[in-house]
Amino acid sequence: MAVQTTEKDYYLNFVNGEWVPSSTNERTKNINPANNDDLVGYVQKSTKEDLDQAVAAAKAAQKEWKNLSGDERGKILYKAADILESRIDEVAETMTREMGKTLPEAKGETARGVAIFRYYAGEGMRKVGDVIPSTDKDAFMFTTRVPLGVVGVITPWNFPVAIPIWKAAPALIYGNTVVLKPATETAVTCAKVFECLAEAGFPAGVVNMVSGPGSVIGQGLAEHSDVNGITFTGSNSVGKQIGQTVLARGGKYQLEMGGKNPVIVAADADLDLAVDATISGGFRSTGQKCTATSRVIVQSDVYEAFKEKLLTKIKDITIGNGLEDNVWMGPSASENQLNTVLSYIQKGVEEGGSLLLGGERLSGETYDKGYFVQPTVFEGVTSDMTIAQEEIFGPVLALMKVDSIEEALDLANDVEYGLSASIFTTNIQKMLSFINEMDAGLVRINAESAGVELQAPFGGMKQSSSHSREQGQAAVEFFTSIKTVFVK
Ligand SMILES: NC(=O)C1=CN([C@@H]2O[C@H](COP(=O)(O)OP(=O)(O)OC[C@H]3O[C@@H](n4cnc5c(N)ncnc54)[C@H](OP(=O)(O)O)[C@@H]3O)[C@@H](O)[C@H]2O)C=CC1
Ligand SMILES: O=C(O)CCC(=O)C(=O)O
Repeated sequence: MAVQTTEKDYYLNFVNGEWVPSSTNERTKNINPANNDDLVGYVQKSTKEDLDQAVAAAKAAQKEWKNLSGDERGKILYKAADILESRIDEVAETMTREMGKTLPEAKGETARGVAIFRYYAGEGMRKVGDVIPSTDKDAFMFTTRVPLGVVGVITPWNFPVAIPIWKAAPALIYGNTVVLKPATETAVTCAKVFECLAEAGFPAGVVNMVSGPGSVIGQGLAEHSDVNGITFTGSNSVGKQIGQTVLARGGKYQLEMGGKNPVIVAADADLDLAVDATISGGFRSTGQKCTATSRVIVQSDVYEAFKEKLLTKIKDITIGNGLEDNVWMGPSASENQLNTVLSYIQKGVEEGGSLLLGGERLSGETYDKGYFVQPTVFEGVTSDMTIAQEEIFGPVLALMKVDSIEEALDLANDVEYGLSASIFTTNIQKMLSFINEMDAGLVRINAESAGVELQAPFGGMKQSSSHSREQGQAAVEFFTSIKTVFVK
């Protein structure tokens, strides 16, 4: 079923199995961050009333949905996967036009969405509990799991296909119904994912999408007494506010927030490998990943050699509209995001960092209609500087020189975040120290800091998350409650 449009490029909410406009019929215009002349579409600027209708539909649909077998629910997820797979090119192109990441990256993300649907479709046929010996010889004791009920899903713009799917698919397979609020900036891309869900044949009310301002629809979900759980990815400030709101009314919440991810380059590292991974981890998606490399901590013995190789390779990066074949890095996703990145760069200079490369907004014919920033590298960065502490979400690397691995680890841990971290070394003792000492939910050896496998737990330590994990089988912990059963 295609989105019902009343005019071209006009995307509606999906509520109770129907495409509907918001009650006020107000909308937001989404444009291409690589080219302001390119209109991607209009999305609904919904109200609390629209949200209430979606939550009521999700609540009404939940009992019947949870009473289907896991196999029956899984079959619908498999169907959603097949439909999305058949539309990869179109969905990916919309993503590139709406948030700027290059087309190959957008295709990769959409294919990942397909794989996530299939993974969780399979979950419908896997075990849900344990048999536990009772102290009563005549009794049978076991655990099973039950869904939370209605789950509110609040997603960011940086992975507009993968994140909505990695939250909604497990919620659905375990028997919850879903009301999803996409990031406004990428709500057209998300509507295309919902077109696939609509066509897959979910019963009315099981999956709902309501777009609109975070402060109205996101906060409204967090406050809603009929929403039993909220899963959120985005900024720390909003995440914490959501957590407090949901906690206050006794709901369950899961927050995935920022990162300030280090890569350590040891003296014995394969430098070419480390350079490639630093560039890929730092600059792919224009640095707009919570797992992006942001601090590069290099042992002094190889500092100059590493720096030279890094700068040489960065100069080869091609920047432009991500739809074009030869472009490796696209724009920042919005004017706001560009301005945030530029203000961090300015702070880096003011606080004494030395700018080795980049630092400017790009201008000229290819760039004037978009939000392009140069790949940027600082050196002489110390841990007390803002650019060493705060998430930038842009293509900015801070080089830091250390004498030992111990010093590197201290520095790597000297931030409030703990999402992802990498080390490049060929020495097993250094690898083991890093695995033991690094405070991060994802530690990677001889691999870039970004990159998440859908079948493995994902989440952070410290301020990066609410300490729960998403993806893989870890998702069952958030989206269900355990019920202990005693039968005699
Ligand atoms: N961990 C990650 O992957 C991400 C981290 N970030 C970080 O956050 C910074 C700011 O990005 P931004 O897009 O503003 O992130 P936000 O945290 O504001 O947005 C994430 C989601 O939350 C919604 N939202 C916004 N305000 C509220 C609210 N008061 N209550 C409930 N939901 C709300 C947004 O809606 P709406 O789109 O309508 O505003 C969006 O759907 C980035 O520079 C980056 O550092 C951002 C995105 C992803
Ligand atoms: O690195 C990835 O693939 C996932 C990153 C992520 O979850 C995010 O940026 O929100």
